[in-house]
Amino acid sequence: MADGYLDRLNDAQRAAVTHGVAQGTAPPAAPLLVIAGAGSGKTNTLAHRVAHLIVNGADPRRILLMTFSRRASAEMARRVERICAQVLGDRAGALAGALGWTGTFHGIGARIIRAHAEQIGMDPAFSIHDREDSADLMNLVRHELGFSRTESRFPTKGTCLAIYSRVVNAEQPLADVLLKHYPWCAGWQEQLKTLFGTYVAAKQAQNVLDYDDLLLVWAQMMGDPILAAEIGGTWDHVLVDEYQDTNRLQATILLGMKPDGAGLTVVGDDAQSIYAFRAATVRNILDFPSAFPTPATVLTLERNYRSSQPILAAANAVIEQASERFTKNLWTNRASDALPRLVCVKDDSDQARYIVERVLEDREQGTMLKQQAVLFRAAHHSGSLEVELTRRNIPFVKFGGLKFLDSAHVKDVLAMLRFAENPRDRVAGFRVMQLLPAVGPTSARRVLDAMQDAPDPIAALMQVRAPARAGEGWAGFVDMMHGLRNRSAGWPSEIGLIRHWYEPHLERLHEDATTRLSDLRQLEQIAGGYPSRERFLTDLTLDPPAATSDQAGVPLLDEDYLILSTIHSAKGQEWRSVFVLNTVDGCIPSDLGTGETEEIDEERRLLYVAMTRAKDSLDLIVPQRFHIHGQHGMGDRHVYAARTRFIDPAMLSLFETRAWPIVTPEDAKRQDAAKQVRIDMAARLRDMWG
Ligand SMILES: Nc1ncnc2c1ncn2[C@@H]1O[C@H](COP(=O)(O)OP(=O)(O)OP(=O)(O)O)[C@@H](O)[C@H]1O
Repeated sequence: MADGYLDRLNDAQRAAVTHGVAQGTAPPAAPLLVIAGAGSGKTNTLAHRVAHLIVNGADPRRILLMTFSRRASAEMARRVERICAQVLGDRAGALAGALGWTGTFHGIGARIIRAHAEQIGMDPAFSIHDREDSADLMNLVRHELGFSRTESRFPTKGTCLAIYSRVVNAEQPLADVLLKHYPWCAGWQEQLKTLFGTYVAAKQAQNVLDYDDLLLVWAQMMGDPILAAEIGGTWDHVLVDEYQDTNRLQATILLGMKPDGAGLTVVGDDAQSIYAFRAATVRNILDFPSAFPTPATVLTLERNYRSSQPILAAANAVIEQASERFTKNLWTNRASDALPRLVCVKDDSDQARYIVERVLEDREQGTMLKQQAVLFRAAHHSGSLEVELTRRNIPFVKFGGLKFLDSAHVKDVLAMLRFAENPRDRVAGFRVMQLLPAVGPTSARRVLDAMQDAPDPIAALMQVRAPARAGEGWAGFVDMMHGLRNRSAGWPSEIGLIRHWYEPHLERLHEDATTRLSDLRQLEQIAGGYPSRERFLTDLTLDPPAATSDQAGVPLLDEDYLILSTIHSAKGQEWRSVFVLNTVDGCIPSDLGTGETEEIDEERRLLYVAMTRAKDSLDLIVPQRFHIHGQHGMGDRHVYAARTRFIDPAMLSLFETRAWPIVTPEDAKRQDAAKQVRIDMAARLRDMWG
């Protein structure tokens, strides 16, 4: 057998890949933790490990591979197949597509819950609510309980959902979560408890699960020894990527499935843990080695293949100040003279101009736009830059922040599909019915009530009295729902059916109907890639496509465009040049009221993640003043900012510090001359009449 693929790995990578594999067999081995520093080939190593297991006889159908995003799992599956094909040649054909258990925790959770629904008294046809739907349902319940009418302000729907989600994901009592993370809501503990109880009952009545349920139900199943053994026994090998960004519930699931750790591999980098706001805990990775009867093997990947030495040195200096971490000394042999730059600019507009100038310069020198990225802490930080790029005709794609699927018209069509899939889903029904003119919340509620308890909700919809003044539109709507429910048009043509019905409403509701219609055509195209309505809805709800671009539409894939991304969405990626916006206190770290060590450390890791995306060139930009977000219209409030506290004066020698624009002697002379001008304006104006 050709083992050549192992030669491409370094010693530590090879040890991780071959752990527990011996003499052509790959039995479930002792648990393995791979601590992989930034750019140390984590993805590569994990893909090789899966391939190596398969090549040595592991059954690909009995391998579970969980990644942070669907994109990452698709990429991983492709790599595994490629390596297997190299090694096995013709014999690899039989393996194509056999690696069936790859996906995110939430996606795999949905599959497992559907498959075992009957054993846990659930209806397998449940629909899944995304965060916004969940907040809407929380709001409905909040109104029904009368909490929105309380004298002092009850927490908003978003805060309620965030509290609920943290209690579930962090496996912590409500009182503790309130005390630690939401002290200003602590007075509402009893009401919140009632609210959450009613919210859960509403989800059950409507047969919907929210994101958190996908983990919660799975974790609860793992509490039953028979189910845990049955489900855990589905796989010989369970591999988890980005383990630093999992939460308590995910660790409970994993340990429930494999209590002795046999066959378990987790890979992660504690220095890159950036999802604590979603209750991820770096403790999972720190505690993993001692979680089993036999301690896990720990291997560390310390060689960085991505960044030049000066960039790595600066990033290492930033992370060295974190309070708790596995010790790693990342090194590289990619020598370079170019230090990362700290660039001082006057304000947001100069920041944008500097970047455009540099991006164009780099392109002149052969770095395509696609190999350059601008990263920022919060999606709204890129506003000025987007304006400048549009003005200068530089195409870009933005990741993070508002998504294609968040736009109202796309949500309308998806709600229609969801309502057809599960007619008890009140949030979807509520949205869809109110698209009709003259149907308001009261009539929508009446219709939904009639459907709620009927054995066949669509039959009930067809019989219910039409809302007053809904006119002919109502009959058209009912017909369409009936057709969708019977699947008469077939998948994915039914999206066309909906579009046809929706078009007149779209034109009535939105001025820019034409642009929106093209989005819907795009949605139809995306839908064509999914085998069924149910799979389409599940996958899209769990992991929506991330890119949005300016109004010109997403550039074609073979075109060249600049990448704009939040740091969170830049995880796992790399570019030749990276620019980081607003490297100032107040942005990184973001304005944190409490400034607790844990939160500050997470912000430090964010900067570290941003810096370690760069291969050859890194610019951290420090505007001296920046606009305050959340002002009305074109508000001009700004604050004076200081360089981020994560780069202290002792580290400055690792950077090239420069100011921009560069002031030439002539400019300076002109500015000085301007300062000398003294006019007695009052006298001059008086003299006009003298
Ligand atoms: N053994 C190797 N020899 C040469 N190059 C390698 C090797 N392993 C990885 N690389 C290269 O190193 C770079 C980083 O790899 P990869 O993206 O897998 O890192 P990572 O550990 O997932 O990074 P991060 O955690 O920072 O996102 C890639 O360009 C990859 O091709």
